[in-house]
Amino acid sequence: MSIADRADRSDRNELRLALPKGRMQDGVFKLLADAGMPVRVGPRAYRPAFSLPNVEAKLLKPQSIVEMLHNGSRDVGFAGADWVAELGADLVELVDTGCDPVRVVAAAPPEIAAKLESRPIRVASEYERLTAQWIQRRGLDARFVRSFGATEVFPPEDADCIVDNAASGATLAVNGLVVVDELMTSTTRLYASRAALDRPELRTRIEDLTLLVRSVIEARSRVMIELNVAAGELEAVVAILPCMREATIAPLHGNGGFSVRAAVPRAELPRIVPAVKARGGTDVVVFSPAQIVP
Ligand SMILES: Nc1ncnc2c1ncn2[C@@H]1O[C@H](COP(=O)(O)OP(=O)(O)OP(=O)(O)O)[C@@H](O)[C@H]1O
Ligand SMILES: O=P(O)(O)OC[C@H]1O[C@H](OP(=O)(O)OP(=O)(O)O)[C@H](O)[C@@H]1O
Repeated sequence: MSIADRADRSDRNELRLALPKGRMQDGVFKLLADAGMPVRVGPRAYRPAFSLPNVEAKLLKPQSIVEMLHNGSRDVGFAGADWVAELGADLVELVDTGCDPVRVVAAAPPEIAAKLESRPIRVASEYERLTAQWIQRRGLDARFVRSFGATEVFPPEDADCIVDNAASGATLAVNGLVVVDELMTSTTRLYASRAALDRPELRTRIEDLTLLVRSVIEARSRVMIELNVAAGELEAVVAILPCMREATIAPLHGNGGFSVRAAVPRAELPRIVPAVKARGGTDVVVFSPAQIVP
């Protein structure tokens, strides 16, 4: 197909998927592979092979993905919530993957942080809109200084204060900055363009993709626990299992006991396993599911 033919066509039925190039890439590729949709990409090649038919995938910087979804030239894609807010994009959020969590913060050297309101300041950031909103909310007398990375090194000579993202907070600390305000939190999310959702043939495929991605996120938050228990202790053990619906119970061959199986929240395992033992459960096996579709 020629480049001209690839331009936007209202009759197309291929799904245009945008995959993030850069720090989000590994997490998103792992998520898709776990959902049974491996992505294959060659070195320096930005059009990866995607395992679903009739999907045209491109590898793009997340900021470009947000703009393309907003304009409708891409149908569905992964990006950070921070850039959706920064670009004021009108997108539909489909799944919060919880991957790559960051805080967008205002930060300054401690001596400046204590008196931000008391003088005109310069605020350096890559996030122009979020910074302008913060300046207005705080009623600061401030001038915006555009940065293109390495923002933490601007103060005190080239800016008084910064707005940037922080994950571990190490870069802020090493550069002697303290957090003044938290503007928002952000994670990697799956978004759709409104135009694509208005087209029934694309909408169904976007819903299917969403279901598969969600199933992996759900599966990561749970584990399967399987155990054996005598008839007399069965109710006491089942009562402490926080299942999706009800535990599956099957009689053991010959001895009157039962096998119990349930998908429980992973975070509750440290409470559940000792409690199961204390109530007479034995032969406890815990394993991870690959996908869960409620
Ligand atoms: N530790 C982190 N530092 C910076 N951005 C992060 C971090 N963790 C997650 N992100 C998110 O990654 C997205 C930006 O991805 P990108 O690959 O462009 O990162 P980058 O470090 O800014 O890349 P580059 O410096 O190569 O332009 C943003 O949505 C941001 O919130
Ligand atoms: O809180 P931390 O764990 O230290 O991570 C946050 C830092 O990492 C990123 O910088 P990056 O390395 O991408 O360089 P950049 O500033 O040039 O984008 C981001 O812009 C912050 O500076």
